[in-house]
Amino acid sequence: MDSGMNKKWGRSITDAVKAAIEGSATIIQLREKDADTGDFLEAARACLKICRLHGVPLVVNDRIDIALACDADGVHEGQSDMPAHVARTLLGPEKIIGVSCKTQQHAQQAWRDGANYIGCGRVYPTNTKANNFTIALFDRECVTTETKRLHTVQTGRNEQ
Ligand SMILES: Cc1ncc(COP(=O)(O)OP(=O)(O)O)c(N)n1
Ligand SMILES: Cc1ncsc1CCOP(=O)(O)O
Repeated sequence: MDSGMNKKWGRSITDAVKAAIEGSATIIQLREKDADTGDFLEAARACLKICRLHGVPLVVNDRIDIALACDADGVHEGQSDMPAHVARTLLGPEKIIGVSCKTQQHAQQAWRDGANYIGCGRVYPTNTKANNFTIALFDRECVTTETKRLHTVQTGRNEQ
């Protein structure tokens, strides 16, 4: 979920979260790429309120400080973000930690570091992140079957 993207579509981030939950989402990630810290925190608090009402966990992309500030359920970190073992130390044993992985080595390291899930992709193009190469479905299977643990897969968006 991203406030800027949803604004373009004429809806608020909270409406988007409600719609996702009505559509059976079982976990929500708040991924604000351009928001100021104060706006990000405000969005996180608003989304968390809805998520808590429905018993759906909310993870914050990249920003451990935001996750700690609003007591979100966890974070999602990329390969060049906060290492998962440091995130685990900061967040404690109960929070959810997801890690973006494109190779078996990434995945094995993520599990060693205490990740709860890996995000393996992207499989289709997206324009929400530059310099992020696409991996084939076959590669994704290699990463995820090797590690036999919980993973997500990304479909990609291509918004104009
Ligand atoms: C579930 C999930 N998987 C992968 C990503 C991508 O994370 P990252 O590579 O760190 O890129 P940004 O999202 O930070 O642009 C993700 N966010 N969620
Ligand atoms: C950068 C990235 N890589 C895999 S998922 C993801 C986050 C957002 O993907 P999308 O733009 O498809 O919502």
